[in-house]
Amino acid sequence: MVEDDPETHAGDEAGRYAPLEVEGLRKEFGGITAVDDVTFDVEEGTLTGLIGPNGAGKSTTFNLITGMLDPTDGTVRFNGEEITGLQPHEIANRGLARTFQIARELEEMTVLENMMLAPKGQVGESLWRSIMPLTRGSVREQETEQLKRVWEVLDFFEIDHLAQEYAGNLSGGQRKLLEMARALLTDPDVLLLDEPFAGVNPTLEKRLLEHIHELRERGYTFLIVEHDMDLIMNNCERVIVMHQGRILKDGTPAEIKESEEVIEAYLGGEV
Ligand SMILES: Nc1ncnc2c1ncn2[C@@H]1O[C@H](COP(=O)(O)OP(=O)(O)OP(=O)(O)O)[C@@H](O)[C@H]1O
Repeated sequence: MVEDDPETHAGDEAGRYAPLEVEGLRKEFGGITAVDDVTFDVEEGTLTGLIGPNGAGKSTTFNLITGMLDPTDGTVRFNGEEITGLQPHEIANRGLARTFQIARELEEMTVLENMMLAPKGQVGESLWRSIMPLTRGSVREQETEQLKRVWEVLDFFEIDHLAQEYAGNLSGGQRKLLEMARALLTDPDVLLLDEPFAGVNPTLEKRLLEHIHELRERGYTFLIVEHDMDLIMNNCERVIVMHQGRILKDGTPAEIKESEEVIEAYLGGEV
């Protein structure tokens, strides 16, 4: 966890630490402005939802934050330092991780192999360590630590019994658990979840939500792109609505629901 440092970041009015700060972000693809002057921050220990209709710019924003795309303009700061233009692995190593869909090639590998291939976090002081302290021996092999950690994370997400199963045989929900488990291996402070509930049955959806809330209570911070509006409204304390590349509204679920502009311009009066 990072201590609040007033010199390296701007918090909200209440002074809550915001590890992720996005300012004036803009991305043009040829003649299309996919993301247009987007500014927001994500406060520590919160669940923040990023929603918007198809083509609103959510995925592009995620890709700009995580270094998959370079912005045309604007900055991304993480833990007080500018990370704009860094490579995705450099950003992940700093503690800002995102989930990735299991690639086709990885479907032919087992869950355990998928986990072992995930980017390795630094074993040391971390949020995960505070949840699952390891017994520290006199000789510490990094790979042994990594394997232990893999099993801890699999156990936490209750998919350890699937370790030898091919990823391609997993259900939609089990895949999402594996995606999140892989992201957690990098030992992040902040997790960006890309449609974590898509294709997930109600039972696993409940379990996923429980895991997310439990991690949040432990101090992890989440930014979630999700199409299911009710899930975001019922679980996030803060919701950012994008529309046509811009931020239409940023507020609590109650504020979003009451927003005329959101209802008219985006939700078609169905909230
Ligand atoms: N690589 C690209 N080249 C050209 N245009 C792109 C590219 N990526 C995204 N766009 C365009 O940018 C706009 C925003 O797309 P983006 O995928 O970020 O929206 P989204 O909110 O994630 O949509 P969805 O919910 O459908 O995934 C769209 O008009 C899209 O067609």
